Amino acid sequence: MGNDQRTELQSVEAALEALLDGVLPLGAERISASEAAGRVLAAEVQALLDVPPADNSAMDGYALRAAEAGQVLPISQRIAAGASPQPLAPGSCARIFTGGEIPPGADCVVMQEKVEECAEGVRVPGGIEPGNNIRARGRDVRAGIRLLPAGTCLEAAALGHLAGQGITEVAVRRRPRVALLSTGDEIIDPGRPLGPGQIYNTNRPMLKRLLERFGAEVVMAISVPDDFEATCETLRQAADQADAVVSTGGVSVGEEDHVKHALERLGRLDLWRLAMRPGKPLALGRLPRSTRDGHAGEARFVGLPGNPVSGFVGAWIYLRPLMGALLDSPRLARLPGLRARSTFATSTQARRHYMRVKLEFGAEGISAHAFDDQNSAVLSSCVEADALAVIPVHSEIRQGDIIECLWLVEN
Ligand SMILES: Nc1nc2c(c(=O)[nH]1)N[C@H]1C(S)=C(S)[C@@H](COP(=O)(O)OP(=O)(O)OC[C@H]3O[C@@H](n4cnc5c(N)ncnc54)[C@H](O)[C@@H]3O)O[C@H]1N2
Ligand code: MOO
Repeated sequence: MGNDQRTELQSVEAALEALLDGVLPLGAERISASEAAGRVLAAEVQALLDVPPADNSAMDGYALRAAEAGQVLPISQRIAAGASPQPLAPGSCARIFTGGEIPPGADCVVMQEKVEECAEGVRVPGGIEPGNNIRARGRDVRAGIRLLPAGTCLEAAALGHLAGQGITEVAVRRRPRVALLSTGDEIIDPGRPLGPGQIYNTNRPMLKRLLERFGAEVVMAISVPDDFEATCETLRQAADQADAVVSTGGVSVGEEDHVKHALERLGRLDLWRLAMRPGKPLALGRLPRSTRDGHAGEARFVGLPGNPVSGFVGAWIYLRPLMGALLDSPRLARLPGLRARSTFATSTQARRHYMRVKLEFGAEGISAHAFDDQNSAVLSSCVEADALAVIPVHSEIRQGDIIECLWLVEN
């Protein structure tokens, strides 16, 4: 273990490259569009229909020929949304409601507030342009175009777009199956009273929620005793069920830290000890799987340190892109970056610091406020964080400097 401790720290980029190297997208499955919220499209969806399907009115008012504006026009028909209009009789207008189909012959709609009702019909002001208040057929979507690209996360607007085409079934990527292991004999689940030296498992619900928001399904969430053989056995079981095995704790240098050694015995340790804070002892590797389901016969392994903030940051930096690769979703693969003015001063040494910050969007631009206590055991710094400020190695940041931040958006 002495040699391990002298191992040079690896960069986050090298770690991400090793983690994502050779990861293949998971297979596709067809599911009902009504169940597809949060899922990722496995193939592009082509538009089948024009949306809207016909020219229609954007206002409650009167449809007419623009050239016939500036006079009193009798009302020759009434068109509610959903009705089929008749061709517009010359020298007349049609009463029309928002969403109503424009009658053949009409080329504009005048909103009702602009006309004056009279015994003969309505007095329409002059100066009306053709096209006014008409939503043209296909303005939103034209049949045959790519409606949504593969890799789209099906969130609210995309689900609406699918429904707008009458689509009831979609091909989505199978959800990545993740096994979540908690190490540490001192860690117990809420629901039991705390004994001496014990603490509650904060990492499990936190990581489960993050993984789910990154598109995964947590298929196993168990605690592993601080014992080498038991750790090996649990890792074996986990790898057989999952595309990714995520553990917390047990990756540092103490005698009770078995995860890294178990990984070395069963599979392959790609990287350990990273130039990042928090998360230095993070371990990345692969575990062989005894069962195959059409996917590569190995599960990726991410051993997060036990400190809750190290788990939180590690999830955003490693688990989100890993889920992105398994789901073939470019949007998940990379967190959006932004530049903000730092309201704090700090300095770094050999590790890049991912500081939890709160962003303030003001008239003068974006400010990043760091939480006071940035220790990796202080989870309160994450609760209201909406970005990670990325402070490069060996740097000195002064208040007012522009810093790079990663915006913590879930998908
Ligand atoms: N001699 C050294 N000691 C440590 C080093 C080092 O380089 N040399 N690195 C430190 C750093 S940095 C970190 S981070 C931690 C990581 O240690 P482990 O991953 O082995 O994690 P544990 O020791 O198991 O736990 C650390 C800490 O977190 C608490 N914990 C663990 N699991 C949970 C959980 N599910 N919910 C809540 N809290 C949890 C645990 O009780 C410990 O307090 O190592 C440093 N040590
Ligand atoms: O890497 Mo540890 O997470 O700095 O505390």
